[in-house]
Amino acid sequence: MSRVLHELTVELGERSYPIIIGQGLLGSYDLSSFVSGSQVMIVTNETVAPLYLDRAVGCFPGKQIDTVVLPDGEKYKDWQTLNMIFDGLLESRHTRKTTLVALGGGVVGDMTGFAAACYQRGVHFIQMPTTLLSQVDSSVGGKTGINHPLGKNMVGAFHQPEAVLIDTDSLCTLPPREVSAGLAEVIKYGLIRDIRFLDWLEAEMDRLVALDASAIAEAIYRSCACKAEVVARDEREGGLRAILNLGHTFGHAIETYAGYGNWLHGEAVGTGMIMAADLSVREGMISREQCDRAAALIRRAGLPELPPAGMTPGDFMELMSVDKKNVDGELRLVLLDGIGHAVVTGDAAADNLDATLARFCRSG
Ligand SMILES: NC(=O)c1ccc[n+]([C@@H]2O[C@H](COP(=O)([O-])OP(=O)(O)OC[C@H]3O[C@@H](n4cnc5c(N)ncnc54)[C@H](O)[C@@H]3O)[C@@H](O)[C@H]2O)c1
Ligand SMILES: O=C(O)C(=O)C[C@@H](O)[C@H](O)[C@H](O)COP(=O)(O)O
Ligand SMILES: [Zn+2]
Repeated sequence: MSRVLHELTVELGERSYPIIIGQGLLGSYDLSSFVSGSQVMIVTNETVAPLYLDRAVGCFPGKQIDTVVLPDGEKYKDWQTLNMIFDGLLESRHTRKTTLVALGGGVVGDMTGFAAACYQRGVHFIQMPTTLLSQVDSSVGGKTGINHPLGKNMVGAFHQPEAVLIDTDSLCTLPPREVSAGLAEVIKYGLIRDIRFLDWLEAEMDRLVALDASAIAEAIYRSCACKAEVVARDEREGGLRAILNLGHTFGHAIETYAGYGNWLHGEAVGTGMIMAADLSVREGMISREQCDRAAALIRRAGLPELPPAGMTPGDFMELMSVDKKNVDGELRLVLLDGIGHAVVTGDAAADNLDATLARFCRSG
């Protein structure tokens, strides 16, 4: 049975688009009105294709559909794999009127969106996210791109989708570790902008970890609503949008250090948010009890609390020095000045940052 549970709009003037959340939508929800011409290229990966590709095709009745199946993994979010999308588009003679469809998690979504931003100087694309993380975060907002060995998401473009179709049923095949990773970004919204959502997450965390259908649909809806509102106010991260980066300065350093894919993005963000909360305490912005409250929720979601063994303060400082938020060599961090409120600052005292890094970096 298919049913739409929630519908939201990302308000960006003539580039506004819907986020449609429901059950049984893959295969039954007709997206052909979001396709500009007759051609559709579905980009997915070798894990998701056998699970959901046939159903996704059913969303585009009457269209010419081609597919590109990428290798699976964060380590493939690179130039070489991106080129597979361009090869497929050109081999099947896709024109400027084509629409790309990202069917998969955030890796497929980020790469497909970037390919859409570049192909013939820009074509339309649709997001069909199938992981919790991509349903609550990466499919919304138009950040697209690939990794570089020296830094996460270092090459990319802002390019908004035409629509986001979220079928919560697809989560039933998701491994538990990926559920936890998605919950990191869910908790992020509570910490940065929505104390009532955080209260709710504390009450519902056990149901969320167990993928209870109604709790998960509610979490996805409230997460997308928060992100849509932030993106509508600051599409290109001139200011406010940077709060969506809570935990990411530390987290991206962890992902790069560990080798892309060894730590999941959400795992690194979970640890990074605890580190950011600890630094916020040292900066006198929140109490130690508030920090512990955030850490306890992140722990309950099944996420790691400490960075990889062997990662040193020096490793963090070197990897964080290339963060995209930095200005003129100044490290800028997202910190909490309350539970449910975040700020971006370049003013954190060096000795406080050193103390946080020393606390979290274990030797050996
Ligand atoms: N653009 C943004 O705003 C934004 C936001 C957050 C994260 N990201 C990026 O997203 C990526 C992480 O996304 P992710 O966590 O979805 O990881 P992912 O795309 O690697 O997917 C995780 C794993 O789940 C598999 N999978 C996908 N759907 C499945 C399903 N329904 N059932 C079973 N397996 C399934 C994938 O094949 C993969 O092995 C990172 O590269 C991160 O930088 C981007
Ligand atoms: O959409 C945003 O803005 C975010 O920061 C969301 C993050 O969860 C996401 O990981 C994003 O890709 C990070 O962006 P980056 O600019 O730090 O690469
Ligand atoms: Zn993220």
